[in-house]
Amino acid sequence: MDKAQLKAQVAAAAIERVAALHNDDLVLGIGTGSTAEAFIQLLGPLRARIDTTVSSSERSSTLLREMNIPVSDLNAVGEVDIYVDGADEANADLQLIKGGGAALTREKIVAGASRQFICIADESKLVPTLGAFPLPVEVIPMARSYVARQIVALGGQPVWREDVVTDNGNVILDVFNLLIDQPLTLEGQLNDIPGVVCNGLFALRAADELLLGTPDGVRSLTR
Ligand SMILES: O=C[C@H](O)[C@H](O)[C@H](O)COP(=O)(O)O
Repeated sequence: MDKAQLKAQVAAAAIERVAALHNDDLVLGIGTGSTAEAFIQLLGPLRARIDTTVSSSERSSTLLREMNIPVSDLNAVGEVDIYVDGADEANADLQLIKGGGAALTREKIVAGASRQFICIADESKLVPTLGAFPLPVEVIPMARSYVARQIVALGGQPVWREDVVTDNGNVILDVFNLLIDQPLTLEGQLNDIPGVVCNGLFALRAADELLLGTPDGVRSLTR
């Protein structure tokens, strides 16, 4: 099975989770990236049960609108019933690294506003310790060099993702060579640096369920 098939498989499993919810006025949180897009592609049959969606990127919003699925501002809805999104890395505690597609800030906001967060990924994303994938940090542009120096002091090697401006008008530093054995602590330390808008560690708001696509079928990990 190739990665696209594994992603389609977990996307279908996430659709089953959404279909099993009892309400018919669903408010869905929609993630960003290739796995989230596999999920969006399968939403058509559920359209009648969806009151609205809240999306974590302009790209996902466009895809949803193309399918005639409504997209709302988070401020216009209450709590989100369920959030479905991919990840760049996950550990067995369902803590994640996200932001490879630069959508981390809106993703963390929607995840925080959601009753349930289901993370979907192919099995290669599950790692014993987070940090092989460079950790994305969204930064206010004027603070880029200052924040980079503070990250070096924490032991990381930040690299400016020069070709990217986030949906919020900010820049991304990808931090290499961090062995993240204390995700909660590091998430807080990075947030405490003035100029950091958000970092891609999802430890405070980890996933509630991780669905992993494997050649033997979908594996589910829960907290
Ligand atoms: O900013 C992007 C997101 O965090 C994505 O969910 C993450 O990069 C995973 O993307 P993909 O499903 O394409 O591997």
